[in-house]
Amino acid sequence: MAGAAGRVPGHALRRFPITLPVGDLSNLHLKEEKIKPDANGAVVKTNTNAEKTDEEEKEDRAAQSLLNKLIRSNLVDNTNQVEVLQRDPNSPLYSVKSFEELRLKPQLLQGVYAMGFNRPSKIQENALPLMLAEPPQNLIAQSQSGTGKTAAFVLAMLSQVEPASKYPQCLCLSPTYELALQTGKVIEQMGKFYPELKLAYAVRGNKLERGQKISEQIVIGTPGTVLDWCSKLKFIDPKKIKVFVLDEADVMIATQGHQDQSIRIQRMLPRNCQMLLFSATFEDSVWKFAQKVVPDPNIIKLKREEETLDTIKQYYVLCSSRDEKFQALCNLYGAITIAQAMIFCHTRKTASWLAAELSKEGHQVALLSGEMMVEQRAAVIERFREGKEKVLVTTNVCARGIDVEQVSVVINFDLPVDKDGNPDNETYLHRIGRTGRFGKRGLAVNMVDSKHSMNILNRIQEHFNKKIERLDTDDLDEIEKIAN
Ligand SMILES: Nc1ncnc2c1ncn2[C@@H]1O[C@H](COP(=O)(O)OP(=O)(O)OP(=O)(O)O)[C@@H](O)[C@H]1O
Repeated sequence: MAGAAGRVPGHALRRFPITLPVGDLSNLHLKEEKIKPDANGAVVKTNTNAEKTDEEEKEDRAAQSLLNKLIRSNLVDNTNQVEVLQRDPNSPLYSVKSFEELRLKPQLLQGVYAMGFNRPSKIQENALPLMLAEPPQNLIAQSQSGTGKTAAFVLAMLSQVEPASKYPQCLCLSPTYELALQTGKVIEQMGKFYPELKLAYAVRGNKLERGQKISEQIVIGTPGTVLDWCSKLKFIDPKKIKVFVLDEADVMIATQGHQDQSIRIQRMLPRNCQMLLFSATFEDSVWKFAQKVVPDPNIIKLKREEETLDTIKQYYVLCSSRDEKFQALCNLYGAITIAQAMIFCHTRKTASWLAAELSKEGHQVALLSGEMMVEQRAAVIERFREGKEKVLVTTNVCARGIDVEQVSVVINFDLPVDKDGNPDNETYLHRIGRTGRFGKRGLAVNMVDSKHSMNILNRIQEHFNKKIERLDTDDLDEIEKIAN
C-alpha cells in the first residue's frame, strides 16, 4: 500500500511492539530442558536431564527464575500462550479454522501473516464468513476487548475494495482522532500488498482544498469530519460507498453529537451498501443505535458473563485516603515487574497530582487528558506505545480502545462512575481491556477508598457476575503471588 495515508502530517508509522523472543534466552544454560510457558503463563518443563551438579542446579534455578520473571512481566513473546488459547474452545481466541479456510485473497493472507497472525480469533472466524458472503451481509457484532474486532472489519473492507478504482469505496467511522489513526495503521499494515491502495484520514485538522474529489479508496475518520466530507465539502460521493463500518459503537454514542452524525452519514449511503457495527459492550442505548444504523443485521453477541476476559485478573485494594492509594500503588510497583501501566483517575486535578507524585518517585510518566489538543493526545499515546514512558495517567475517553501490547497492569485509581455517581460498567470494561490484549495476561487493580466506592465495586461485580478479590498491598508476598 504505497504512499498511503499521506494526509495526516507528521505522523510516524506504528512500530512493532518490543518483544523478547523465547529464542533469545539461549544463553541461559537450560541444559536439555525444554522450557515454555503453558496457557496460564506457568512454565512447563519437559525432558529433564537426570544427573546435574549442585552448581548446574543453581544455574538452572536462576535461569528459571529469570524466565518466570520475564513471563510475568509479559516481556516474553506470548505466541505460545496465544496458540494454546486458540485451541481452547472456551477462549475468545479459539478458532477451528485457518485464515486460508476463510478464503481471504492471497494479498490479504500475505498481510495477516506479515503481521504475525497465525490463526483467526473467534470473532474473526465467526464474523468473516458473514462479512465476505455473496451478497455481503450486514452485521452487528460484539466481542471482548482486544480479541481482534479491528482486524476483522479491516479484512472485510480490504476484501471488498477495488484498488484500481480511484474513489472512496469503504468508509470507517471511529469515535476519536486517536482511534482513527490506530485503525488506519492496521489498514496500512494489512493492505500493504495492494500497491495501488490508498487511505485518507477524515479527521479534524486535515484540510483539503474545497471542491476536490478524493481518490483514496478507503476513508477513515471521526463522524463530524466524515459528514462534512460527504455533504458540505463533497470530497466523497457517499453513493459509491460499498462498505460502511462503525467501530466502537458504545464509545461513539457516549460522545455528544456522534450518534446523530453517524445516522446522517448512514442515510446518505446506497441501500446495497454493507453496514457493519462493532462494539465491546451492548447496553440498551447501544442496541437501539445499532439497530438504527444497521438494517436487517446478522448478530453476534456475548453473554454478560463472557464480557470480561479470564486472562485479566481483577483485584481491589482498601484504602482510606488519596495518599494511601498512592502508597498502595508504590507497593505494587515495589513488588512486581510492571512492563507498562495505565492509571485512570476521575478528575484532571487528581491525574496531574498523581503524575507529578509518580515522577518524583522516579517513574517515566505520561499524562493524557481531555483539555489537550488532539494532536498532542495522539503524540502522547504514540510515545507510550513506543515505550518511551512506562506509565500513562489519564482521565479520559481518549484512552478508550487504545491498543498497546505491553500494558500489563491497569489501575483504577478512582472507580468509573457516570454523571449521577452510579457505576459505569462499560467504562470499567473498556479500561481493564487495555491490558490482556489478545491472550496476554493482565492485572486490573481497583482502589477503593470509601463505603461509596465499595458499593460501586460491589455493583460492578454483580453486573459482570465476576468476583473481584481483595488484595493487601502491604503484604509483598501476596502481591508477588498474584503476578504468578
Ligand atoms: N488473529 C490474530 N492473531 C494474532 N494477533 C491478533 C489477531 N487478531 C488481532 N490480533 C492482535 O491483537 C491485538 C488486539 O486486536 P484488536 O485491536 O483488533 O482488538 P479489538 O477487539 O478491536 O479491541 P478493542 O475492543 O479494545 O478495540 C492487536 O494488537 C492485534 O494486532
